[in-house]
Amino acid sequence: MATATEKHKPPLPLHSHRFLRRRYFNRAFAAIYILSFLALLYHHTLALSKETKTLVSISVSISLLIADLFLFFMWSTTQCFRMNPLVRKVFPENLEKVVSRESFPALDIFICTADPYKEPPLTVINTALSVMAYDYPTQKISVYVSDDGGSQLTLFAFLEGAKFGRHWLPFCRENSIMERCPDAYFSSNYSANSKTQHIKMMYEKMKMRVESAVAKGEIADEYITSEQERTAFSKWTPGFTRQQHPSVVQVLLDSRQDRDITGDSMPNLIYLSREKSKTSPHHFKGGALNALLRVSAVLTNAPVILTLDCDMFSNDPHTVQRVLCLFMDHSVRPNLGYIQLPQVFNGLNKADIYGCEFKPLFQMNPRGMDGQKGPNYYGTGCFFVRRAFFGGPSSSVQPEIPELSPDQGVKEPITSEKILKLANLVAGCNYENHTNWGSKIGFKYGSLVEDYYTGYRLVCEGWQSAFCDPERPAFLGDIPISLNDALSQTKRWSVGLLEVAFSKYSPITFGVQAVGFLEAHCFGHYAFWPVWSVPVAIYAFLPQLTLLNNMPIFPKVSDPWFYLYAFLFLGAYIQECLDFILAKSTFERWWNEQRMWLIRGLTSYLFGTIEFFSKLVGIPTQGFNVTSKVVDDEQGKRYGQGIFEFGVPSPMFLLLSVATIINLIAFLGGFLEVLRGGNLDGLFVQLFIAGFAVLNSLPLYEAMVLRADKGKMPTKTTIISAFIALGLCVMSSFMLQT
Ligand SMILES: O=c1ccn([C@@H]2O[C@H](COP(=O)(O)OP(=O)(O)O[C@H]3O[C@H](CO)[C@@H](O)[C@H](O)[C@H]3O)[C@@H](O)[C@H]2O)c(=O)[nH]1
Ligand SMILES: [Mn+2]
Repeated sequence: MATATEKHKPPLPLHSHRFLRRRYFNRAFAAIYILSFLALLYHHTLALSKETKTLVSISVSISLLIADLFLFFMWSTTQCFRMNPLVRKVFPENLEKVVSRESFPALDIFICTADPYKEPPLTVINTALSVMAYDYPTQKISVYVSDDGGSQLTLFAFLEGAKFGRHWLPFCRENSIMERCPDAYFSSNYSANSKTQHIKMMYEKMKMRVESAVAKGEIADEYITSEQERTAFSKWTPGFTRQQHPSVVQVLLDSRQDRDITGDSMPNLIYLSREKSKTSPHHFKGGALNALLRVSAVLTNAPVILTLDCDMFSNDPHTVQRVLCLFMDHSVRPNLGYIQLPQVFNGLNKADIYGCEFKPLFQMNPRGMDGQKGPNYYGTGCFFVRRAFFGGPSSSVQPEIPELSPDQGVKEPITSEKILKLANLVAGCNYENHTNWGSKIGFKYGSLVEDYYTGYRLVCEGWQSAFCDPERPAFLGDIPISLNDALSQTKRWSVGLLEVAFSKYSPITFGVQAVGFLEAHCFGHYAFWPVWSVPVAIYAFLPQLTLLNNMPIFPKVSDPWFYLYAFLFLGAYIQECLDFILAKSTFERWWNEQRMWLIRGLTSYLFGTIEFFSKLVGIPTQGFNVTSKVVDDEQGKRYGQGIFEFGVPSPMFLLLSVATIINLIAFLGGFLEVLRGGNLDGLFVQLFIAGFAVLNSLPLYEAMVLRADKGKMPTKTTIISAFIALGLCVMSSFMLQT
C-alpha cells in the first residue's frame, strides 16, 4: 500500500540528458577559425590584385579561392553539429514500474528487401526472427516484409522461417538469449549443450533448404508441404516478373491463431510484394515503405513503427523498452515524431579501410542534431509515431480512405477476406495516383535518399526527433566489402542528397525558415555533401601540376601567411581527429576515414554530382542500385586482411589512378628539384600536399604495380591512367611555362 509520502514522490525517471561540455571549447575554436578564414580571404584578394597578372596566374588564384570557399562552407556546416551535442540516457528498468506491460503500444515492424541475389533471403529471415523475438508482448508485434524483388525464394524463406520461429522464440525466452538473430547466435560463443545442439540442427536444416532453393532458383516440390503453401505460390504465374506482377499479401503467422511450441502466441508475420508495372513509377524504397504503411494500416495499424533494412538485425531484445522510455516521457520533446538509433556494423575490418563505419554520420553528428530539433532519419533502426506520416503535429492530413487513418482501430482479424482484399488494393501500383502519398502523406518522394529527405521534411513540418544510443548496439548491419560497392553506395547517396539541395525545400533556403539556422545547416551539411568534390579535385591537381613547373602558388615558409595556412589545415584536421578518438574510435580508423573522404571527393561525390546533373537534363540514370550483401570468400578474406579491393574496371578508379600518379610524379619531381637546390621555401606547401596525397595513395600504388590477386587494379586501368597522367603533365607544361 502506498503511504502518503510515497504518493508524492516524483515518478521514477525514464530518461535523462546532458550537453557535452566540449561544446564551449568548440564554440571558441569556431570563432577563432572563422576569423582566420576571413584573414585567408583577405590574402586571396591580395593575390588576385597583384600586379603581374597573366591569364594563368589569375586562373590559378581564382581556382584556389573557389576551393577554399567550398572548404569553408562545408567546414562551417560541420560546426553546427558541434555547438550543442547532447547525450541521452534511458532507464528501461523503471519502465514497467511506470507503465504496465499490458499498456505497451502495438508495434509494426517493416523490413525491406529488393533482390534475392544481392540480399540473400536467409539474411532477411534472420533479421525478421531477431525482431520477432523481441522481449515484448508477442501479440503486439507485427513484422511486415516488403519484397521489391517479387521473389518466390524470399517468400519460401519466410515460410521456413515462420516454422523455425516456433522453436526459436521460446528458446530465446527460456534461455534469456541476447543475440536473437539465429545466425549471430550460432556464430557467437554460445554454450553447447544438447538443447542448443538440437536447435542449431534445426537452424542448419532450414538454412540448407533456403540456400539450396536460392542456388537452384526455384522451390522443389518436396519442400511445399501444405495446401496453404501451394496457394501462397499460386500468384507466380508464368508472366510474373520482378518489374511486372500483381500484389502479393500473404499472412504467414497470425498472432490470434498461431502458437509456438510452448503454446504462447507468435507475432504476426506478413509477406508483401506490392504490385509492379513497367509503366508506373515505383519510387524504390520510399514506395515500398508507403505500401507497407498502407497495408499495415489495414491489417494492424499499430501506433508505433520500426523500419529496418533487411541486413540490420536486432542485437538487443530490450530495444523497444529503451525507446518507450523516450516516447513515454513527455518532457523529452513536445512533438516527438521519431527516434533514431545509430547504424552500427558487423564485420568491419580493424582499420575500417573504406570508412564504412561512418562514425561522424551515424554516431557523432546525430548527437549534435539532438541538441537542436533532433537527428535526421537514417533509413533503418528508426521508431516512428505512425501519426507523423499524416501531416504536421497540429495540421493533420487525412488519407483518401478512412481505413488508412492513424486513429482508426482495426476491427477484423488479419485473415478476414475483406481486409485482405483491401490490403491488396492499397498495395496496387496505381493506388497512389492523384493522392497525397509521397508528398503530404507517408515517406516523401523526390530523392534517392528517401530516408534523409523524409526525416528532413518531417522536422520541417514541426515534428521533432531524438537520438537513442545505447551502450550495446541495438542493431547490427552489413557493410560493403569492396571499394567499388562502397563508392557506388555513396554515389547513390550523393545523387539523392543533391536532389534535396537543389529542390524548393533546400535546407539553406526553405530549411532555415522552417527549422532554424543551426538545424537547417546540419541538414545542409548532408544536402551539400557531394560538393566536397570541388575542393578535393582542385587540390588534387592544381598544386601538383604547378609544382612540376616550378610555379609557387602558396606563401613561402618564411612568409607569415604560411602560418595561417598551417593553422587552417591543422586546426580542421586535428579537431576531426580528436572528435573521432573521443567517440571511442582509433587513430587508424580516423586516418582511413580521411583517406576515404579524399577518395570520394574524386569518385562518388564527383560522379554523383555528374549523375545528378545528367538526370536533371533528362539523361536516364541508374536509380537505386542495391548494395550487395553477399560475401565472396576470396574477397572476404582480402577484406579481413585490410587489402583494398579494386578488381573491376570503373571510370571512378580511372580518375582516381590519374590523380595518384600525378601526385607521385609531382612529389618526386619536386623533391629532386629541391635536392638540386631548388626553391624549397616557395614550393614547400605544394610539396607537402603532393606528399600527403602520396602517403594516402600507398594502397593504390600497391594495387597498380605490386599485386597479382583478383582484387588488384585492372591492368588496363593502370595503363590508361598512366598515359592520361603523362598527357596532363605535358599539357600543363605548355600552359604554365609561358
Ligand atoms: O527499390 C528498392 C531499393 C532498395 N530497397 C531496400 O532498401 C534498403 C537499403 O538498400 P541498400 O542497398 O542496403 O542501401 P544502403 O545505401 O546500404 O542504405 C542506406 O541508404 C538508403 C538510402 O539510399 C537507406 O534507404 C537505407 O536505409 C540506408 O541504410 C534495403 O533493405 C533494400 O532492400 C527496397 O526496398 N526497394
Ligand atoms: Mn545497406
